Amino acid sequence: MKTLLETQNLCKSFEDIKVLKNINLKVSEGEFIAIMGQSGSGKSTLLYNLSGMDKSSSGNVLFCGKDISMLNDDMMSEVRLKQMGFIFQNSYLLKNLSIRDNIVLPGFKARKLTREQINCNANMLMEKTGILSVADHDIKKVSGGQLQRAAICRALINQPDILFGDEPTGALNSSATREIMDILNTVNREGKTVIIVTHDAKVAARASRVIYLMDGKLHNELKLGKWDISENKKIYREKWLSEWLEKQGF
Ligand SMILES: Nc1ncnc2c1ncn2[C@@H]1O[C@H](COP(=O)(O)OP(=O)(O)OP(=O)(O)O)[C@@H](O)[C@H]1O
Repeated sequence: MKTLLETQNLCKSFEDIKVLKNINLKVSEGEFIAIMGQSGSGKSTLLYNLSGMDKSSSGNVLFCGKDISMLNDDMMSEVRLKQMGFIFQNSYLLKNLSIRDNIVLPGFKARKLTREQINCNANMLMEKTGILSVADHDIKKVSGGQLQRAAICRALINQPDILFGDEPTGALNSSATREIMDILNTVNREGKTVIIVTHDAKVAARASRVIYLMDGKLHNELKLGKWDISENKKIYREKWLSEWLEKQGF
């Protein structure tokens, strides 16, 4: 598989505190990566550096073969808008807009697709994620799970190459977590590369690879393979990952 994202000796410091230390990571197209590690190990900082939301202190980040650490803020914003999708613990939808308007807005901003393509893509995404019936609702009148589904639709509206999630299920109950993860697994099965940060071993078990950060370093990784397996194997895989995480000191 082609490499989509790569870091070369990525380091990040905040003043004199070294948070990321010589991270060398290759992400292939179609992978689903879960970044794990103890609190403060640098997971979110790594995600923000991989996605150009933050700039490295040294080292390189190559995305689609281009060094994005060299881009100025405007160029990086353009890459993020057109080629990357983001979801966070909170959906950050705009309060005075409907679900549908929130989803199509980045589409019109990017001017990557025609109006028809944006509307068609929005309807297709809302149908797939089960929120078409609340498309024209005020965002205050839907559940947390529905808001997060809308955030996923918004992140995918410009047909990005990669989807990043920082604790995308962190604010959800267990059934909403399963539903959101089912959607992310489907999106990944259809070919989208996904990278998330999570504290939840059950969530991470759905990734194809888990990378474990310790004290800002890439400490270890576990290849799990695709999530399309039988229910019995899923339970075994969750157990396998939990035991592996325990060995890492999680
Ligand atoms: N903007 C910032 N300025 C100063 N220090 C920061 C900044 N962002 C992160 N840090 C520090 O970097 C370290 C790693 O933070 P980061 O949020 O990446 O960890 P994390 O593994 O995601 O933690 P958690 O699981 O608690 O969310 C922490 O010590 C944090 O205080």
